[in-house]
Amino acid sequence: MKHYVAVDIGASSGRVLLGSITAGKLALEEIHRFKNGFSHKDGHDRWDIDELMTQILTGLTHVKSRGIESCSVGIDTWGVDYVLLQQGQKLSDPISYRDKRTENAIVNLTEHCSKDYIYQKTGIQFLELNTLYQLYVEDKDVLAQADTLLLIPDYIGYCLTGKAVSEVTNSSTTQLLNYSDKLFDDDLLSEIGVKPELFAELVEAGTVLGPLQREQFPTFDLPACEIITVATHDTASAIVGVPATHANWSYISSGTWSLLGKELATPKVTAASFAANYTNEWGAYGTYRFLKNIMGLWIVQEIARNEDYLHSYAEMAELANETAYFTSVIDVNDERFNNPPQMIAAIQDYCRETNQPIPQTTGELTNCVYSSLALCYAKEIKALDAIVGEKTAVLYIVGGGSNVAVLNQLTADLANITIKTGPAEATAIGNLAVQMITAGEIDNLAEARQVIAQSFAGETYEPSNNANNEFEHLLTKIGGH
Ligand SMILES: Nc1ncnc2c1ncn2[C@@H]1O[C@H](COP(=O)(O)OP(=O)(O)OP(=O)(O)O)[C@@H](O)[C@H]1O
Ligand SMILES: C[C@H](O)[C@H](O)[C@@H](O)C(=O)CO
Ligand SMILES: [Mg+2]
Repeated sequence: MKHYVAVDIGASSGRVLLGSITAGKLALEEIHRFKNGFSHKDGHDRWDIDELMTQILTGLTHVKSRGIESCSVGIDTWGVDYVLLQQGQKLSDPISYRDKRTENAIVNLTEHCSKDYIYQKTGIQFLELNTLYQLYVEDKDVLAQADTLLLIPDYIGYCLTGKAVSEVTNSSTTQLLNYSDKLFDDDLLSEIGVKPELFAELVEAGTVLGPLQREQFPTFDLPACEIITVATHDTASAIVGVPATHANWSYISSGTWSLLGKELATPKVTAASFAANYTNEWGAYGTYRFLKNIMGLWIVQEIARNEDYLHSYAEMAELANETAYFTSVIDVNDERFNNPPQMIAAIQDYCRETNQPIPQTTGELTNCVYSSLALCYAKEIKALDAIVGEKTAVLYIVGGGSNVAVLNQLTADLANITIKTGPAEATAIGNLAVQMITAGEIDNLAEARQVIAQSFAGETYEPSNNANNEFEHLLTKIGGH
């Protein structure tokens, strides 16, 4: 039996999962899980990339301790963030996309490089966290020292194999890829003063990167690993992992972020998509991820952090049920929720400013976030269908957020749509699926989704009889948009 290992590192947590396929069924075992997060260091919010490497290698030693001498390995992580290297060594720990350094970066860059110009080249949504704006404000001395720029999963792959590449799905999150030329856009790089030669060659998801150089890690008892460059943007892997077997389907990859969108065969770069700030991130196998970033469960994560993790997420969901939903709602995409010093205070200030009841308890706060996410999802599904010109028949929700039953039901009610949920670990499963396609154990993406659908049971949510028809009224509470 061939063994496959998915390393999936999200903004809030990382996991190492062992997978195999037998008689068309995918077996999955969690081998290692660890927390992720950024901390303030040397003037910026930074990720501890060395700690992440240690956790990955620890997970691989656990694989070896199960008697597995050889396996395939794929790495996926969050997007946009990067490591700058000089002669193969990182110059510093990577700065988080939530760092304040990109505040006003879009306004400043687009004074001499219009949004329309950028969107027509890239088809990518305007978020200040995108690599384009991070590099625009990057320390020029540091940039001058660097000879290589690698996005996080490509950097990890480089540390493991010595091979540097730029995998396309994650590279597209930079807002530096030209979707017509299929290359990093030299005009945009010139606008921000960045050398094109910093970037490694672009490769498609499913490319064999090379063998793990075990001799580089003598203190770890590691299996022989073949590293595969999977769909290294975690969201791209999550979409591979959606068990879609219906026509006219859309998805929400629900975790730290909620990524709501559709899989398209060609990019949709139109006046409507531009006005609605929808993106065309590249997907696996020549697909496009036409989606929009929604702030997501980051807000719940920050409530938990503000309360010193007094409750588990499951307990927070239970407590939320003790309050009537839609008592108070926020515009989850209001930039004040991007990285406030205190999320609870930010939520309460918003409700005060909009003359709504002010949530105080853990349950009331969590309830407000779930109510607000459901409202945003319902609004964006309508916008997505209008832009694409096709009504979504089934909405698949995957990721950790798919565990929140009440959020699934509220969304089904408000959007008046059938929802199918799971797998919660769709990202890791999509990571494994690409490895299995590369190995020839699965033929293609469509077959992968069939295997996933028959391997992992999910739930179905239909709009309830008392479907909440307050949609329009609720929108007015957040300024009607
Ligand atoms: N049983 C549960 N009950 C309630 N909420 C849950 C449950 N399980 C997961 N969650 C929610 O899912 C979120 C984590 O989702 P997920 O594990 O997909 O995120 P991640 O992979 O760590 O981060 P990223 O979105 O950056 O990939 C948590 O923040 C929490 O709000
Ligand atoms: C902020 C970025 O868009 C980020 O990559 C997001 O897409 C993500 O990684 C979701 O897990
Ligand atoms: Mg994730």
